[in-house]
Amino acid sequence: MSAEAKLRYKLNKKIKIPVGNSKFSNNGRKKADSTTLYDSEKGKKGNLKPLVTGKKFHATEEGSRGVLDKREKFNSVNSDRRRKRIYGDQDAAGETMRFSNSEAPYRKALSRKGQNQVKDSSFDNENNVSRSKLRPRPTWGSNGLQRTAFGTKRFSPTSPKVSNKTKIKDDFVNEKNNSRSPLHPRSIWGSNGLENAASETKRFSSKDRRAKQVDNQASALKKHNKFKPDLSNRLDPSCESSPHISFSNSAKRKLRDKKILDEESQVIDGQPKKRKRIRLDPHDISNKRFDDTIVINESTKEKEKDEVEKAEISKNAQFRAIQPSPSILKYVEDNLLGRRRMIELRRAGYNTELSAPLDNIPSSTSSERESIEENIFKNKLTFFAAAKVSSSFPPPDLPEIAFAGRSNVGKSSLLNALTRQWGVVRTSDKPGLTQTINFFNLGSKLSLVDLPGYGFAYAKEEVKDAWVELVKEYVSTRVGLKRVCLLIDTKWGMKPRDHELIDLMERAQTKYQILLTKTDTVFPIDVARRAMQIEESLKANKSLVQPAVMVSSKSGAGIRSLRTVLAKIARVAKV
Ligand SMILES: Nc1nc2c(ncn2[C@@H]2O[C@H](COP(=O)(O)OP(=O)(O)OP(=O)(O)O)[C@@H](O)[C@H]2O)c(=O)[nH]1
Ligand SMILES: [Mg+2]
Repeated sequence: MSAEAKLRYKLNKKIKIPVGNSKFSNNGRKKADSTTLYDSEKGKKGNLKPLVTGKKFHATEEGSRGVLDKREKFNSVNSDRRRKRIYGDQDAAGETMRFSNSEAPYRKALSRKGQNQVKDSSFDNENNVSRSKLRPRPTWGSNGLQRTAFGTKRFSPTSPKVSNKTKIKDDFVNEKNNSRSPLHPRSIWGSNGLENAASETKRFSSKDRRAKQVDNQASALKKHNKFKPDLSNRLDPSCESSPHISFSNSAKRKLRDKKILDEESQVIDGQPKKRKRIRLDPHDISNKRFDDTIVINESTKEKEKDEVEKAEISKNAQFRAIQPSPSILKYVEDNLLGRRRMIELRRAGYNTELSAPLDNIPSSTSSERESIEENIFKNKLTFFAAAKVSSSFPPPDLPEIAFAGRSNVGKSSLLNALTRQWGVVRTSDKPGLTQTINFFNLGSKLSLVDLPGYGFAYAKEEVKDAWVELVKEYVSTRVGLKRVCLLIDTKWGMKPRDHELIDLMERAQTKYQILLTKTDTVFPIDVARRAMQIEESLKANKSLVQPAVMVSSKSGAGIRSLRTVLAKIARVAKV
């Protein structure tokens, strides 16, 4: 074995040619072939013509025949369909020479690209190739969807049968001219740019190619400018330099400028119209639109709303500015009034699991006097009478203490809390439950009266008005009424209806006392503020009994103090 053969053998061993993988096989093949080219042509690279003669190759390269034969099999007539793809610069040339012209069999192993290349090169090199042996060749674009005019023309069923060489050649020339158009760059050589370049070198010399390209471009431009000048301009950037296109653009621009000029001149000539000024008589209301009045009404409403809101804000601000006296603050703290945490109550020794825990204090802890007063409220609370009208009021046998106030303020709940008899007086979170004056006897010495609420309630307006009238009548005329407990929600304070009732009681000289309820819903400081605020606002009232009592039926805060106050009334009171 010669040194060359050895080297070739080694190279072939090192360069593994994977069967079926076109990429790698091509690379390997290129390397192997390049060595043979150098050998046969003694260092002349790139001269393809002598190399494509397969006979010469075989004759000179006897030592390497085995290896080369293997490759020949692989490249040319391998039955394996996976090895279709071949490279044009080597295979096409090699095959045309090896399978001489008319004897060339139908080569399945070649891809369409390869076939095209072979055919094209054969046309270029040898014009006497018999086309009848070659497979009909539809030319496809790189995406496989576009069919060139050439393919369609040749193989359309309507077209005459193409058999003679001259016709084919003409077609081919046409195809070249058409497919070389700059608008439709020809891509039948494959998507790989290298392949393209290689095949181009085979087909034309570079000078010829450029010249042809220029010719084709010019012809294509002429055609397209003739029929579709705008389209060509858009598609091909190279056409921008074309005088035809530039002219059309400039013409367009001129037209546009002319239009603008015309419009301007029209305005100047015709003097732009002045707007007519319509002077309106401010006192004339004949043309006044209804919309204006609506707008005015809306704006006034909005203003009123704003004022109300401002007043509310200022009320809140005023409330926050109240500085409660230290005595009130101390009272609030001592009785654990206001919103408190459960842990705080538990630490103070109250059982938070009971209702009104602050009122559940062992009797022994309270003073003797307080225990006596509280005994009154240990009596059984019994429902005595209900009155919708004043004529239904029961006879005043016992001193009475009435509980008045807005709906849902907690009147009925307070009665239950005072007597610790939950459920005797019906309560509800729905305002307007108590609709009659309900009389309860607490033992044989005192009577407690639950009044219907006023203000917002789920009832008809007439009914609510009737309640108010009944309450007013009761507080102003009832004999034996020793005190009216006017309940005010600590959170919301006094409302106009409360003031109405106060005025009435003032006139009737009925004694009344303010009870702040639901103190557990606000902060302790606010409880003190509310008490201060109300005392200040009512300090001139003669029938008012000071101080305001702060209670919570829920937590039981202030309930014992209230009992003491009310028991005093019962003790001294005589009908
Ligand atoms: N947090 C809290 N809620 C209370 C307190 N007192 C009463 N309530 C609740 O307030 C709601 C109304 O209570 P009621 O006693 O029915 O009020 P009312 O004033 O009798 O209402 P009318 O009968 O409609 O006039 C109920 O859901 C009570 O549970 C209180 O001190 N604290
Ligand atoms: Mg009630």
